[in-house]
Amino acid sequence: MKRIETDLLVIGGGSGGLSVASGAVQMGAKVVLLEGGKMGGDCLNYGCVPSKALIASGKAAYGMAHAEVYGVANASPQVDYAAAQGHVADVISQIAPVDSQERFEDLGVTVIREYGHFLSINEVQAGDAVIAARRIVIATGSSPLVPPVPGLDKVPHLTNETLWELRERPGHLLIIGGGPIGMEMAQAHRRLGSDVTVIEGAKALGKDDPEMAEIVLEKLRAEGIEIAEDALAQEVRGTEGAIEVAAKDGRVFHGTHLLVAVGRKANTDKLNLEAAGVETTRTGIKVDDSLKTTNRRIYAIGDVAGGLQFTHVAGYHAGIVIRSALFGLPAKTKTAHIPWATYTDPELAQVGLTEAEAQKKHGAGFETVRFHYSHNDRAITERKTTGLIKVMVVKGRPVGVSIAGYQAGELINLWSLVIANGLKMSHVADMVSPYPTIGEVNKRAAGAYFSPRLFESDMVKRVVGLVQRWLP
Ligand SMILES: Cc1cc2nc3c(=O)[nH]c(=O)nc-3n(C[C@H](O)[C@H](O)[C@H](O)COP(=O)(O)OP(=O)(O)OC[C@H]3O[C@@H](n4cnc5c(N)ncnc54)[C@H](O)[C@@H]3O)c2cc1C
Ligand SMILES: NC(=O)c1ccc[n+]([C@@H]2O[C@H](COP(=O)([O-])OP(=O)(O)OC[C@H]3O[C@@H](n4cnc5c(N)ncnc54)[C@H](O)[C@@H]3O)[C@@H](O)[C@H]2O)c1
Repeated sequence: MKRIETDLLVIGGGSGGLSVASGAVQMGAKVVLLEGGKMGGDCLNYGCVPSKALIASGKAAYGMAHAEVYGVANASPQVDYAAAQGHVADVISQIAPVDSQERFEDLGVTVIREYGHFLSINEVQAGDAVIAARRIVIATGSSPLVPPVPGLDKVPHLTNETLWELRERPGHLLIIGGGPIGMEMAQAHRRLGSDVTVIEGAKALGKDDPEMAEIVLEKLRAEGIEIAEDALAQEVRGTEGAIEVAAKDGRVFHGTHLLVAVGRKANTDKLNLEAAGVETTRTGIKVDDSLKTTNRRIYAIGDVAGGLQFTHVAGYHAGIVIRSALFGLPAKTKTAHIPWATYTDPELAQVGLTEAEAQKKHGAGFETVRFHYSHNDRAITERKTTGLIKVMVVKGRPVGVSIAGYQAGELINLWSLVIANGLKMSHVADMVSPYPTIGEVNKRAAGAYFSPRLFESDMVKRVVGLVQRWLP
């Protein structure tokens, strides 16, 4: 058995682990990285990247079939599903070098391609190596949750790990779960020519503001996606090509393929956490707000920490851990400025409190301002007028923003900056946006906050009247 002593051991080479490893090694720490699966983790290989690439294929097909409104004849897209999956694979291969073993070794990281498990409070075994580390970061991510629905173990089904291997377009794709994975893949497949039924146990896109989610769901339904809500999958039957999902209320859905997208399970099984004194919760590894586990020299970041499960959150966590583990500086996570976006068309994005959460937290002390995309000139030119931005404001400062519409995921960036830095609505109103941009909706939302204060105020009118009398 080989023994390695190091400053920092990172377990997991996905979004979080790679960010910690590259940051730490470039700041002079001795770093060992373990990766048992593919370098780049879920986001690159099975998550964000392939899903956004397939969405792009769907968008291209949809654009061809709906060009008439721009004065270009509609064309019936000849979809080659295998080629679309080939595009997905090619996109992954273009990004992969950034996350590769070679790149990390060039940076000076010792990369071991094995799964690790704890031997003690500061030792981990990976293959034939035992690594003793001053600090350890667990960044092992999450896996698709396959619920104990009777029949599911016998019926062939896809998850986000296997979907990208499919080369034949599903005739009728059943999707259990109407969260972001389910809805993004539903629209991509519908646009590529599959019939699609989403079977959702509660409400589709249920983690978002219902008014905003409805804007998206209405469009998805209009594109021909069947979205069955309050349909808890209770039994799965059939064989490849003829699958049935029975819901609790008696509805039965028929399709050719089944995708299971009902959430995530933290990857803790292989770690032997008991040996390190690291405790878990129902959703993942137990951490405090500085991401320390119940063993103070061990951190857990990203999906395995059981909070918000996004690549940018894993990256944010990496920054917190570097501050704490490398510089010994106090660093705590905050969530108020963490955005998320679902890349359906139209997109759905959120940062901070939703309207319902603001109501609960601030009662009468908050107000909501709204601006509709239908008043944005660029949205009109692009014929993307279905959309709404809502900003929840407390004493002149935004505490939450919800956007449903074209490029919502891009627009939310600004509001993360605003909330992260405690900026006010007046700062957003001061910004000058180039005309005509979709980004003007942000400024116009701020304008909607000030308009009644300026245009409906007797005081303002009196002051203007007075000044006008005295002005030469
Ligand atoms: C279909 C889908 C679409 C998504 N789309 C988006 C999106 O658009 N935007 C977004 O922000 N997020 C998205 N996500 C979420 C995003 O992929 C995750 O939040 C992110 O990958 C989490 O990063 P991580 O570092 O925590 O884990 P991962 O990236 O999963 O990395 C963990 C790594 O640890 C390795 N590992 C596990 N156990 C061990 C062990 N014992 N020893 C060594 N290695 C181990 C695994 O092999 C894996 O490579 C999506 C997820 C899915 C499933
Ligand atoms: N654009 C993005 O950033 C993006 C995209 C995809 C995934 N993700 C990440 O991946 C995570 C997982 O996504 P997800 O969509 O799998 O999970 P999710 O938890 O967001 O949604 C799962 C849905 O499945 C439903 N469900 C659970 N059991 C069911 C059953 N038996 N029958 C019917 N419905 C059932 C739930 O009610 C829920 O609405 C997300 O929370 C997010 O963090 C992000």
